[in-house]
Amino acid sequence: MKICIFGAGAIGGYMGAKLAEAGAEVSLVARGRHLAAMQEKGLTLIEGGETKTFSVHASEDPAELGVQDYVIITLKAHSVPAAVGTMQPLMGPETTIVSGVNGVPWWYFHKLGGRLEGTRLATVDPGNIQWDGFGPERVLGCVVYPAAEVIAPGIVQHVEGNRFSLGEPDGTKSERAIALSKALTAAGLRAPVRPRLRDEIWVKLWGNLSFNPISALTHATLDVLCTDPGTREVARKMMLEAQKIAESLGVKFPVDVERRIDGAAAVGPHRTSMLQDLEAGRPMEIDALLSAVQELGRLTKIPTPNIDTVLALVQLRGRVAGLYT
Ligand SMILES: NC(=O)C1=CN([C@@H]2O[C@H](COP(=O)(O)OP(=O)(O)OC[C@H]3O[C@@H](n4cnc5c(N)ncnc54)[C@H](OP(=O)(O)O)[C@@H]3O)[C@@H](O)[C@H]2O)C=CC1
Ligand SMILES: CC(C)(CO)C(=O)C(=O)O
Repeated sequence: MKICIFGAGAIGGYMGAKLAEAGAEVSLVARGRHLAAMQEKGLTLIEGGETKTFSVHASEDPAELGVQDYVIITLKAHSVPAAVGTMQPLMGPETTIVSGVNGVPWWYFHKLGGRLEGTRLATVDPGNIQWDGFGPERVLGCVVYPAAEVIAPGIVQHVEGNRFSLGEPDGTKSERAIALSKALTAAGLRAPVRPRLRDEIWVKLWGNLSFNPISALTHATLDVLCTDPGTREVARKMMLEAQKIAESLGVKFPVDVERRIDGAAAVGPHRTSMLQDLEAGRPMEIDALLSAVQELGRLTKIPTPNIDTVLALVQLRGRVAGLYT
C-alpha cells in the first residue's frame, strides 16, 4: 500500500514517522528547511520522552513519487487549493484522498443527502478547485486529534493524542477505509472508521471556531479563556449558533456546550494553534474554522451574530498582522 503524506509538517510528520517506524511504504511531501533537514538527517520524532530518527523518502516533487493508493493531506486548510495542481502526479483512478485538515471540509455536502446535496463551499474551496481537481468521490474524511509541533527543521515534537478518526462521506465501512485504518493501527495510531464522521467534525470544530479566534484576539490560553466569565460566554454563544446549524444538517452532538468548554479548560495553559500561528507570523487558518460556519449559517438561514462579530474581529487582526487576506 503506497501512502503519501502531503504537507508533512507537525501532524503529517508525526503520522509519517509512525508509519515509517512500522515499515509502511510511505513518502512525505514537504518544503524548505524542514524538507532539507529530513532529506539530510532523517525525520526525528520526540514522543513520550523518547527521541527516534527515521530515514524517510521526502520530496518536494510529487512527480518523483508517482501514483499512490492514499494521499493524506495534512496541510493547513488555506494551503490546499494552491497545491491541488501539484498533487496530480500522485493520483491514479484508484487513489483515495484523506483530508486531515481542521475545520469544515470542502466535501461536506458530498453524499450528505437533502436539499443541499452537492453544494460547494466558497470559503474553503474558492473556485471549486478541490471539488473539480480531486473529485469528491476520492475523499475519505479524517478528524485529527493529536497535537504536535515542528520544533526545528526535521524534528517533530508529539504533544498528546494518537487518534485519527476516519469516515466515508456516505458513512459506509468501505474497504479503502478499513485498509487504511489497519495500516494506521499497525503504526500504533488509533484510527476508528466512523459511520457518522460529521458528528465528530462538529465536536472538534465547536472548539476551533470559538477558542481559536478568542485566543488570537486576547492572547489567553485555553484554561483562561474557558473560565473567564466574559470569554466563556462569548464561546458558549458562538457554539450554540454552530450547534443550531449543525443540527439542522442532521448532526447529533454527544455532549453539551458546557461539558465541551469544561473539557477544553481542563487541557490547561495551551496556546491554540491560531494563537501559535499569529505569534509565529504564520498565515492564520480562519476561513475553514469560522468563515465556513458563517457560510453554512447563510445556507441554512440560521443567524450567526456572535460568530459574525468574532469573525470580523479576527479577520481584521489577521489582516493587520499580514497573516490573512
Ligand atoms: N499541529 C497540531 O497540533 C494540530 C493540527 N491540526 C490540523 O492539521 C492540519 C495540519 O496542521 P499542522 O501539521 O500543524 O501544519 P504544519 O504547518 O505544521 O504542516 C504543514 C506543512 O506543509 C508544508 N507545505 C505547505 N504547502 C506546501 C506545498 N505546496 N508543498 C509542500 N509542502 C507544503 C508547510 O510548509 P511551510 O511551513 O513552509 O508552510 C508545513 O511544513 C491543519 O488543518 C491543522 O489545523 C489538527 C489538530 C492538531
Ligand atoms: C483549541 C484546540 C486545542 C481545540 O479546540 C485546538 O484544536 C487548536 O489549538 O487548534
